[in-house]
Amino acid sequence: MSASVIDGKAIAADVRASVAKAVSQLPGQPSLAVVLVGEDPASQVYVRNKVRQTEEAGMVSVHHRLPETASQQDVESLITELNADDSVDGILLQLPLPKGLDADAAIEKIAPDKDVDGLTEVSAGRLTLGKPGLVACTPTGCVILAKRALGADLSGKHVVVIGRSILVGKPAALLFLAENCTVTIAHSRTKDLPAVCRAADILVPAVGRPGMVKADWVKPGAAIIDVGINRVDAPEKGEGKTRLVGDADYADCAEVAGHITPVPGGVGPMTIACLLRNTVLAACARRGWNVPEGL
Ligand SMILES: Nc1nc2c(c(=O)[nH]1)N[C@@H](CN(C=O)c1ccc(C(=O)N[C@@H](CCC(=O)O)C(=O)O)cc1)CN2
Repeated sequence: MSASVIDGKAIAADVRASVAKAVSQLPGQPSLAVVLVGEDPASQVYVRNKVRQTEEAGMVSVHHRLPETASQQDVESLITELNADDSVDGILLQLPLPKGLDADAAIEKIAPDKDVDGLTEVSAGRLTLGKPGLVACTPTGCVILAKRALGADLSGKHVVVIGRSILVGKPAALLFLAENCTVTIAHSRTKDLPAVCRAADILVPAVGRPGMVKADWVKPGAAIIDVGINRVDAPEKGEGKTRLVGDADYADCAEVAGHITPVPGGVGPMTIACLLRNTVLAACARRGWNVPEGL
């Protein structure tokens, strides 16, 4: 293996430490409201981690649970209440929502100044126009990881993002563009995807297809920021056991890449760290506080 491992767990811990330091310098405590609808087991783990890490950073965490049977109106009414609650700085609606609920419509109810997930049309529009605003957490984490691997100046690097989702692919492309990268968004209709990927200095697979990216898709020395978190069967660990893998075939790609994020322990932990950072930024903007240096 030749690639150096980009340690997302350690880098996320650094980001959380800088958030905690910033919080300790603020005149008040930012607060984050997390809304979980239903019983999705993975979402329950993510929300538990969000609540714990928010508190560990010195902020107030408010956790709202709605049952699997909640109606669209139940979800939207709760969001409206949280919008009106001046003590709440950030609102996060955990995704996916149970079947039958319209996530886009619910997200649109979130007040843009509390949209710490960066998913409302106002936040997406600000990002597209290059205006300051709250930016989706996973894409922000991807850029931080790329900078840690390659240095703060990414200008001129060719970034290929595979996937055009609203949560990751599109905002990641815009964020790398804002860093003066040359950006290609590849997707299911892209012709000769391996050749397109081989042009990348930074390859960002974000499609949810375990092990799709192979070594011969990778330019020697490139950085792979793997957004995929896929649970697959792991019979080698015992019957019925599973393990997490990325969208890149890690062992294969690590032979060719210069830098690679592991799964688990790569992009995933950055998502929550960046959420905490957004909560501080939202609190500062709403309450007229200066953003502490180093955030
Ligand atoms: N409202 C949102 N919903 C969802 C988002 C989001 O950004 N906003 N992203 C994902 C889930 N997610 C956070 O919500 C998330 C996913 C993964 C991780 C993480 O740290 N993963 C670990 C592995 C954890 C495990 O063992 O299962 C890793 O990759 O190392 C954190 C947050 C969808 N929903």
